[in-house]
Amino acid sequence: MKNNKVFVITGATGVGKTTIARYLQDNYRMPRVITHTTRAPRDREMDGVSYYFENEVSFEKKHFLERVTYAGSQYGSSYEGLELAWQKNPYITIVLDTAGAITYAKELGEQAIIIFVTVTSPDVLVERVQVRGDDPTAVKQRVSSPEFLRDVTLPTALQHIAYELENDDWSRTKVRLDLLVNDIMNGRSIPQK
Ligand SMILES: Nc1ncnc2c1ncn2[C@@H]1O[C@H](COP(=O)(O)OP(=O)(O)OP(=O)(O)O)[C@@H](O)[C@H]1O
Ligand SMILES: Nc1nc2c(ncn2[C@@H]2O[C@H](COP(=O)(O)O)[C@@H](O)[C@H]2O)c(=O)[nH]1
Repeated sequence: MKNNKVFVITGATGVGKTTIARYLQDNYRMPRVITHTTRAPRDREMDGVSYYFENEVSFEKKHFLERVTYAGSQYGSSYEGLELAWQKNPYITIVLDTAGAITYAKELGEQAIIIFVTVTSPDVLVERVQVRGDDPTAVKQRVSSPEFLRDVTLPTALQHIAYELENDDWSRTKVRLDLLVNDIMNGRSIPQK
C-alpha cells in the first residue's frame, strides 16, 4: 500500500536509534522491522526480537532488499520483513546504518521517512555503549571501524532528504520526535536544515 510509511532511523553506534524505535513502538504502536545479522548477540538480546541472529550460511539464504557489512559483520533487511510489520500498522520503524538508509530512500522514495540521529559531541557515544554493557573489545573494534566514522556525519546522499534529530537530552528528543511524527501523520512537510 502506497500509504504505508517506514521511519528509517539511522546514525552512528550508540546515538540512540534503538531507543527511538522503542519509544515509537511503546507510544505509537509502530512495529520495528527485525533485521538479520551475523554478529553475536549482546547480553539481553534475543533472537527474533533484537535481530534474527544468523550464521554465514543461513544469512546467505535470505532474500534481502539491502545488505551491508558493518564493523566486520553482515546485516540485512528484507521486503518480507517490511510487509510483516505493515500488516500490523501502516507506520513502522527500521534501524539501519547510513548505507542502508540511502538504499531505502532510493528504493522506497516518499514511503521512507529518514531520521538521521546526531549528538553534539561524538565522544559521548563510547560512554553510552559502555553503560549499555557492550563488551569493551567489541566497543574498541566498533568505534575504530570505517562504518562508525562514516555514520557520525550526515551523508551527502541524505542531505535535503533526512530529518536531523539531535539526541543529546532524551526528554528534549521525545518532544521533537512527537512533533515530527504528528506532522508526518497529518501530512505536513517539515522544514529541514
Ligand atoms: N539522550 C540520551 N542520553 C543518554 N543516554 C542515551 C540517550 N539516548 C539513548 N541513550 C542510551 O545510550 C545507549 C545506546 O542507545 P541505543 O542502543 O538506542 O543506540 P543505537 O544507536 O541503537 O546503537 P547501536 O547502533 O550500537 O545499536 C543505551 O544505553 C541508551 O539507553
Ligand atoms: N543497512 C543495514 N544496517 C543495519 C541492519 N540492521 C542493523 N543495522 C545497522 O548496523 C549497525 C550496527 O548494528 P549493531 O546492532 O551491531 O550495533 C547499526 O548502525 C544498525 O542500525 C540492516 O539490516 N541493514
